[in-house]
Amino acid sequence: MSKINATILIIDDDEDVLLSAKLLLKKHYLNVITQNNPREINQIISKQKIDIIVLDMNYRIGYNDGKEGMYWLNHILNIDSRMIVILMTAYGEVRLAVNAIKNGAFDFILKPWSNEKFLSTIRAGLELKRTNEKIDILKQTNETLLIENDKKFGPLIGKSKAMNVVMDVVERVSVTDANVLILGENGTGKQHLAREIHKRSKQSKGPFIHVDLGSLSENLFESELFGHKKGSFTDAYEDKPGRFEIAENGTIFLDEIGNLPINLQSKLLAVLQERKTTRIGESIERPFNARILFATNAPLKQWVAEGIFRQDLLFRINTVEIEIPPLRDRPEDILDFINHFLNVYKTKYNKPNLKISKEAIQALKSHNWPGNVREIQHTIERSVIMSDSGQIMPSDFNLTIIPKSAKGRSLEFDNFNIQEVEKLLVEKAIEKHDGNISKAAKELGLTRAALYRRMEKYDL
Ligand SMILES: Nc1ncnc2c1ncn2[C@@H]1O[C@H](COP(=O)(O)OP(=O)(O)OP(=O)(O)O)[C@@H](O)[C@H]1O
Repeated sequence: MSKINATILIIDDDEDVLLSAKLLLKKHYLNVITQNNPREINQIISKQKIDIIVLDMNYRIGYNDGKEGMYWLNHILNIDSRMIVILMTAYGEVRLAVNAIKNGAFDFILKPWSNEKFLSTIRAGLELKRTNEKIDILKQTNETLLIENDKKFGPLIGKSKAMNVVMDVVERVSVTDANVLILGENGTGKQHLAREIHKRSKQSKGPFIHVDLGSLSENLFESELFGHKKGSFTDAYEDKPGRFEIAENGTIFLDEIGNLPINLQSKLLAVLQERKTTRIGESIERPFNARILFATNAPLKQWVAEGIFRQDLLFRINTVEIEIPPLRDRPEDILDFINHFLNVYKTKYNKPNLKISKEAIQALKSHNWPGNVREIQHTIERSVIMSDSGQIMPSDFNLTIIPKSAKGRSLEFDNFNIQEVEKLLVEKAIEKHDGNISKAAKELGLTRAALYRRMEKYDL
């Protein structure tokens, strides 16, 4: 039988007790240390990792009030509050031993002991020790991941008037427990904003759990959100907590809430009202304590009118509504996004000296960003990767530029102001060539750089 890799320290002033305990434990565990003087505890603990301490309650001959044992128990727990301490005590001192457990001991063994009971107590103590170690590692991993994740999302950029209005609401609502529904087109930053609310909330130390209802298949919704019991359906190989449970003391962000099937909408409504969830296959109700945020780009109010989305659920989730404007409606933010993402990707791809040309900035400013912030982020990332000169040029982008003002306007004019006519010609040429700057420049008889200069001049 191979021995278990664990270190057990036995402390007793009776050498016979030490010897027989050591002989017994040595058969099962790799390291068994004995010590007859509890004053050596500090020395031993500081030199090696001890898994379990078996501690006698009385040391001076003639004393059996257990005070010394209690003293050394407290002493050990002061050094390491998670140490597994098992007390050894004579039959008459059981009350004392029970008291010691209240003070943090793991269990006690009666002297003279039964070998079986001694071994099973040690085994149970070691199991707890290993579980605690795993929990510590998981906690550490979790904290690291949370920090990494926060870094990934970085600061919230945007000082435009429209974003100031948004941030004003964020500031007011973050510190409350109100349900918040975040609206906006794809890529406007709904998840980013939800994380910002979480960061500023009372739950900021807890987890931020993102559930993308748009990417879950219909038969997984319920089990993902509320969890399941082992065996409750074919693929339920083990007990699994739902996302509401995992978000305990943090925030749960239900993204693409419009995708929730109608039968689960009533279930979610009940969960929000009762603040309790029930795992599939169980009847136990589990209360949860998490801030809930929602987001969608679906026209929920219209869906309510069409009977696709429950009105009572909409009323529950939109205590406060925040609409993030599309990027084309806040062009003042574009330059900040350019600088921000440029810094991020220059660092990521190790190109600290990379610059961006004026023409390239102008090209980015002229685009109307149907994919919003995500599109500008990817455009800049791509250009940083692709650029092999020291400067990003418009040709490093793959943009189709359609000036907002050109659409639908005819080339006729009754105004002969040369600048206005030139602006209209430039807009029309770009529109004609579907945003292809090279072709538009050729048609206008200009170089690409000259066309970009004009676009900048006319703020196109
Ligand atoms: N104000 C902002 N400041 C910094 N980065 C932002 C901002 N808004 C969005 N982003 C970034 O843009 C990308 C898209 O944002 P996010 O995923 O939050 O958008 P979304 O509206 O939730 O998208 P979808 O509707 O597709 O789920 C992310 O990488 C995000 O970090």
